[in-house]
Amino acid sequence: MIEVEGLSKRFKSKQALNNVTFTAADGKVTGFLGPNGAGKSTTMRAMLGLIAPDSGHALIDGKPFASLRAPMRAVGAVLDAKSAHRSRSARDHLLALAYTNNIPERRVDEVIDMTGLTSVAKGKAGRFSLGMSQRLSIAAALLGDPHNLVLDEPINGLDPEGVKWVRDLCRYYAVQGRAVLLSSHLMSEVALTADDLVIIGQGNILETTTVSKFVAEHSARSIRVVTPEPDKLKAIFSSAQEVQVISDQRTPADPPVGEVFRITGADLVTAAHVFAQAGLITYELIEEHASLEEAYMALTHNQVEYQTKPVAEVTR
Ligand SMILES: Nc1ncnc2c1ncn2[C@@H]1O[C@H](COP(=O)(O)OP(=O)(O)OP(=O)(O)O)[C@@H](O)[C@H]1O
Repeated sequence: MIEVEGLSKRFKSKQALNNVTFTAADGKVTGFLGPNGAGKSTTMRAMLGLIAPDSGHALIDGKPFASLRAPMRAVGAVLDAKSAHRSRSARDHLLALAYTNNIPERRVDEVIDMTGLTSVAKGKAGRFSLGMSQRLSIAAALLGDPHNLVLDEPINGLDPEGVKWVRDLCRYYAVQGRAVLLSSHLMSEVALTADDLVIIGQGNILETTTVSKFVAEHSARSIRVVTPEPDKLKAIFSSAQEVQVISDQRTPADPPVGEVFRITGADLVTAAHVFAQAGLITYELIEEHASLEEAYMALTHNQVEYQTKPVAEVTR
């Protein structure tokens, strides 16, 4: 279990963390989500004793990292894909880590095998692609068969097979009762892998919840309808106060004729029956869910440190 309590950290004028508190529980994958510069890496570095917080603390299985007797067995971390010595082979890099942490040599070959690095294990780490370096960092994190995993953007640079492998690894570790903390910018990725969710923006915890709760609360349903009889459609719902009918933009996938509307507050089956009774002609009638990514972006929109301009404005 990883407990973070009241962590604050300022870098000169930048308050990177502000009273950050959350727990990554045993048996769960905890997604740590936030936009660029939100404070994810700073929190993880503080957990691993790599930076000293101004206040607060982080505990790994109840102890500060610095007091762990066998740190690699307590926690495996991927913080920086390019951390291996450039002129060392992947295997030598792992062997050096194993020797200094009392880990047997056979475990080195096990993690090389697990991470799919066998064919390049003798290659110099400095010549590795980002994806291979990421696999090597994960291999190093797994060396001590740790009870906790801290993975900072572990899927960066991985191909789809590698991404799936990281997902499976996280689930496998959690099922064994270990704690996995997984940072990402992408809600879609976290939603596929995590149980619990910690959302951070500009150094502040915005929400601690579970993925299933977040999905239930934020994936609002609506109905899209294309009809040549817009007045009839509006009249059908004119006395239903909970139902809203608003014009929507046509997409290339829509039929080329009729007007497009989005209806909220009514479910698909009821709407279909009501339309049939009223004799409303529809060319399209579908139920849609707002994407989780949209809900996450709405939550963090004001917390994004590096605001972008819409592409149309930049290229004008
Ligand atoms: N050593 C440092 N010196 C000065 N500022 C720093 C330092 N490390 C981090 N920061 C600043 O602290 C804030 C949080 O950075 P951090 O790297 O923790 O964010 P992040 O959520 O991991 O971002 P990303 O997703 O881009 O990796 C940012 O504004 C960053 O510029």
